[in-house]
Amino acid sequence: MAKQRISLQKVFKEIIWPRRKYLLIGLILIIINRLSGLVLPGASKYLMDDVIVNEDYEQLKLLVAVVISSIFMQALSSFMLTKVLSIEAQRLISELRAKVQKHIISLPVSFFDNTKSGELVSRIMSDVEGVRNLVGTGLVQLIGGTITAVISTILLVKISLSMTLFVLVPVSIFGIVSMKAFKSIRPIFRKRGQIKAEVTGRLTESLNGVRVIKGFNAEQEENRIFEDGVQKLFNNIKKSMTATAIMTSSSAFLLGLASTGIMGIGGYKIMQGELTVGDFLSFTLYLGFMVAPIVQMSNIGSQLTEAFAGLDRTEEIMNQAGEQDDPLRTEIVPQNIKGDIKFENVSFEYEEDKEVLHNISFEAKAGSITALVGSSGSGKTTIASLAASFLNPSKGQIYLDHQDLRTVHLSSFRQHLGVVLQDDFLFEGSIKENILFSNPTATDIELENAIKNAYVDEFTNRFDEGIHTIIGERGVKLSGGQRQRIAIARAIIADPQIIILDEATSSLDTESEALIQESLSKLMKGRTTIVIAHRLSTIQQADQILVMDKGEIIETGTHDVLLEKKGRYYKLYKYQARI
Ligand SMILES: Nc1ncnc2c1ncn2[C@@H]1O[C@H](COP(=O)(O)OP(=O)(O)OP(=O)(O)O)[C@@H](O)[C@H]1O
Repeated sequence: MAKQRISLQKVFKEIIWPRRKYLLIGLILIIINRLSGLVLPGASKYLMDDVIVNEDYEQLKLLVAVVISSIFMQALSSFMLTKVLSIEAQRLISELRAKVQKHIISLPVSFFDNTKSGELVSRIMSDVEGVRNLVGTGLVQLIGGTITAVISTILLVKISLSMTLFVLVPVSIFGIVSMKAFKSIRPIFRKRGQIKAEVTGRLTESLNGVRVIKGFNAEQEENRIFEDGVQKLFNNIKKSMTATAIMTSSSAFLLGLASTGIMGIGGYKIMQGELTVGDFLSFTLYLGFMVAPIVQMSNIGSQLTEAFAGLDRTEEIMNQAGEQDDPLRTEIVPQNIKGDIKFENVSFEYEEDKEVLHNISFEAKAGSITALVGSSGSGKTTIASLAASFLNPSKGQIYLDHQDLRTVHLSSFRQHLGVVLQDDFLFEGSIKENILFSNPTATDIELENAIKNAYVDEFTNRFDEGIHTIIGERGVKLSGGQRQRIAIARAIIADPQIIILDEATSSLDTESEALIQESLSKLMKGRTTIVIAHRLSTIQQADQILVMDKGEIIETGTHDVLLEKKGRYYKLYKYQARI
């Protein structure tokens, strides 16, 4: 994936500007917050130099009242600040998550073949979290802090120019150092996202493949890989923590030096009669207001850096072209189609210069069954994926009713498509939900029809909860044959004109086998079917059989014709119990 850095302009336009209202409210709140914070130091000077000296009890009461109200304002504004901005930040995180998920699911199938699903989960869930620092209190605090720092500097200058200049030197050095440091931390944060994604990816895979891991006694190896991953993550966090720690402590050191200097100069000036005790007290308090935001910057700065690093990674993925993004894909496939599929001189390569399909031509007539048979790796799955538009031909064309598939609007084409794959995915939920997944608006009659035709009721009738039985991790476990029948029911209820079918190879007992055959026949009836066939019954029903070898069609015909020919198919049929 190309490294993509998100620009400040883009962040401003897409993230900050649309939320200007909230940020403005936040800014006003923070100014109120900081200004009310400045009341106390001002009041201290007044207390020392005027109230105490003049023994003015009335003024003392007033002073206390003013300070209490300012403290109350400070507390209130800080509460509202968090409420307004933090909630807005969380809203933005949800929006971004939804946006990234939507984009990721629009990417071509090849992208998913090459990326771990756990990594994508991390991209959707974690990478966008950093933006809370942009819209949340981080940015506003930075701006608010800067404003307070400027006001405090003016007040400091008013008290003593020479003392202010003395403080400004170490503060500026610190400012420059921290700017440089943030630049160096950003790549560390970027890398962190990447490591996290890798580790989560591998972890998800290993948890899913726990049978294979245990079966091969490979727990130790898996533990080692995970430990290495978390160690890498730890090293990365350590690196950024060291950088922030250096910054925080150097700031404390420089500012400590400045305060000591102020003590010396201030003490001298008081003794010389050039400065009152009250002025000195306010100076030190205002000084805190000037330097606090600058010290805070090391914290806020790393938060903002984290936000940018996350957005960089999100940007990377958002810039990948979705499968529908191709400008050629404009032709809307009508609601009513015949369903003729024609491959014309189609070649395909997954990797450059490694062609796996060579010059494939055949026609799957509307409503007919085309069975693909052949040895492993001969290209059957690739043909099925091309027909579903999961892949695009490297050469040649595929037509649906004379319309080049390369130019069709994908969702308008896929509304006519149904797929039943070997390891068909069922998600956690009821059997009914799993069937309705392909057509949520199906009527009860359609549902009943699908359930009957796929012989799902044959086993759901035995469950107390019938089709409402929950399956998956929290529910009942189903046998391979039962799962297949749910997948078939799902395809029947979608009522597509074109079916892509990858028959499961796992053998079932004769009874289940018979039920699956029956339900498959019902599914294929009247629909254009391209089937990677393993069952003799399916092959015998096929209108044409394409015998594949090394990416080419070497024989075509019906079961009887091919047997008579006594070629490759005959051999496959004769020497293999299953094809
Ligand atoms: N994602 C991929 N990237 C690179 N090469 C691939 C990919 N998928 C398949 N191939 C290669 O393409 C060729 C055809 O594979 P395909 O999966 O279409 O064969 P198949 O006939 O369906 O095999 P099987 O019966 O074992 O499933 C094989 O050489 C395979 O190694």
